[in-house]
Amino acid sequence: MILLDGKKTSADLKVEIAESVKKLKTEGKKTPHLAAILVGTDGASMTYVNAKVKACELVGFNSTLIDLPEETSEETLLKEIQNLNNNNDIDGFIIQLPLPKHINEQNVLMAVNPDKDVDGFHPTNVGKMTLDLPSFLPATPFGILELLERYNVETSGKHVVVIGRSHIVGRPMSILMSQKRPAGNATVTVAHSRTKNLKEFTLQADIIIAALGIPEFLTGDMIKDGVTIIDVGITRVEDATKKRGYRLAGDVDFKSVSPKSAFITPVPGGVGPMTIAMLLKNTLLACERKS
Ligand SMILES: Nc1nc(=O)c2c([nH]1)NC[C@@H]1CN(c3ccc(C(=O)N[C@@H](CCC(=O)O)C(=O)O)cc3)C=[N+]21
Repeated sequence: MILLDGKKTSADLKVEIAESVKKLKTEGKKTPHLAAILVGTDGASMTYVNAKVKACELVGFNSTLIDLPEETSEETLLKEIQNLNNNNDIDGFIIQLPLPKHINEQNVLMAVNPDKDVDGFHPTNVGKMTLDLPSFLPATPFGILELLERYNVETSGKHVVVIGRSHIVGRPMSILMSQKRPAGNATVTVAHSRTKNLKEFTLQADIIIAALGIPEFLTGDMIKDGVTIIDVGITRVEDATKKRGYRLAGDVDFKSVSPKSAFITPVPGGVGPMTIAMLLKNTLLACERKS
């Protein structure tokens, strides 16, 4: 069993990105600048956004955090987005999801200038991705492709079972891995909450992407020997023995699944850190595309 070490790989990527930033500076070009909008005070969202700001500092990017109260109206949020669209110093920005229930997510994502949409959530970027045109790839799927590539996991002709069909992970992952590209050329099955006899599919899978958001859902009896496992889940589960009062659980039961796996991502330290690294990568690309 080989661990797909997202913590180490993301650290390598950040070193590469920091070198590119230095090079931009010596060429007299601008420093990449990422902004993030956070609405509300959800604990996990605050952790992730702060991690993104910290990562920016590490690679030499400028960063701006726009903190808005939970009760912010959709109109106000749309105005903030226009400000970022019009601000020439901002190369890319993200709106941390999920948003409060009174705000229409689709309206908000559509308001982002696609050239600054480093999350890759705007329909223009989703369409370009689907057509295999240059775009911003959504950070989590992009990070998974990068991990598979850097560890030389064979995907061509393999059967990938994606569990989950979310717009930010499952759906784009299924599209990307079926495309003609590095870490692509796979035969892809998309499974979801209405799938019948899921185990019949997972038992056939060479690679499983677990992105359904149910802690420890995938168990050892559901997989064959030698499978590659990508665990996208990250749920805070109450645990009084931990100092924060919770532990982080993936969608995979690591204990029963890892002994049968050829490659597997841990949680934490797997897909999560890669997501942040690829957001930086997209911001660097956005900055370079401008100049
Ligand atoms: N517009 C938007 N873009 C996102 O990319 C986005 C989002 N909204 N909303 C929420 C999800 C989730 N997400 C994570 C990022 C980093 C870790 C991460 O670094 N996790 C650490 C542990 C962090 C901890 O201690 O909680 C790890 O897995 O090792 C996890 C999850 C980005 N998301």
